[in-house]
Amino acid sequence: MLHAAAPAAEKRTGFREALNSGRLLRLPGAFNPLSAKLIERRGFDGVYLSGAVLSADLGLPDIGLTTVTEVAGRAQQISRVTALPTLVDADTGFGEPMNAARTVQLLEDAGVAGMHLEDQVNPKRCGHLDGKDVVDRETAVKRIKAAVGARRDPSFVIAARTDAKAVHGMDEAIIRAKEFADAGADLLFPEAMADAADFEKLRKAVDIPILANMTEFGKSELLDAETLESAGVNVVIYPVTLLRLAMHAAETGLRTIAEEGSQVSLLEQMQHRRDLYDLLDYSEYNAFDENVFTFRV
Ligand SMILES: C[C@](O)(C(=O)O)[C@H](CC(=O)O)C(=O)O
Ligand SMILES: [Mg+2]
Repeated sequence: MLHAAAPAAEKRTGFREALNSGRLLRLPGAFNPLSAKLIERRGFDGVYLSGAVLSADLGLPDIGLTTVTEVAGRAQQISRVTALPTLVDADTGFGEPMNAARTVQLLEDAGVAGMHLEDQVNPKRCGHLDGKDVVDRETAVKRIKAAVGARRDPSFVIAARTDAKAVHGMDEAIIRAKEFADAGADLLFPEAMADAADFEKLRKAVDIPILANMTEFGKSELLDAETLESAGVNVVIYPVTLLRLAMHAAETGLRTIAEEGSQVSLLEQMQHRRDLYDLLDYSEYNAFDENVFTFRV
């Protein structure tokens, strides 16, 4: 009730341990705090806060327009309602390496378990689009080092994302992966991998845990959990899945209301008021005030 049961320190150490357990962790992307609560209820291992989702939520394309304050604000809103660890997309760190360092501290203060930092240039774009570009290797490593050095809680997870495969090829992605691991990254996020074989190549190259991005309509084959686990992947994110599903449902709903003049035929497809209140722990608020939950639904 009101807030998550677990404090940030516990979520971070738990996430770190789970990352090294050899078990595949599944992190769907939450499009708001309420959907983060649903992710927890459905038994997932963590919550992902996607830059693509946050920017879309604000009616913006994912090209680095969101500010660190907006991202940290949403990160805090999400992490405080769930006992699960939250992993945040920190894009390019919002500027120079020093900005990346400040981003780490703001996200630590937001109570999340970790963040990822990518090697794209500014303005960035979705990693599954053509025409993206990356900064040179030295600048990319500097970014990661700045982030690692800025952390006050050693359990806060810093993931290094490389977008290099699409720009310079797999060999460069592997070199960067190794250099990021040497620079202290806790987790590797190789972006826009084609298939399981790509993940296997990285698995051979580095010892740190690996994250797979199973975003839809992009450049990656949508691999199932078993395949990812046997390719040596440790975490999978489904960053935009819930938003895409919700927006499609909203579109269908709006069309139906417009065409049929009522929402009656949609009732079966809706989350019932009862289930919403259950997810919100409505009844528990009675512990404060017995007049809060005096009805039946
Ligand atoms: C993972 C990602 O960075 C995100 O912001 O969720 C995006 C996802 C997407 O746009 O589909 C990405 O660049 O892959
Ligand atoms: Mg992103």
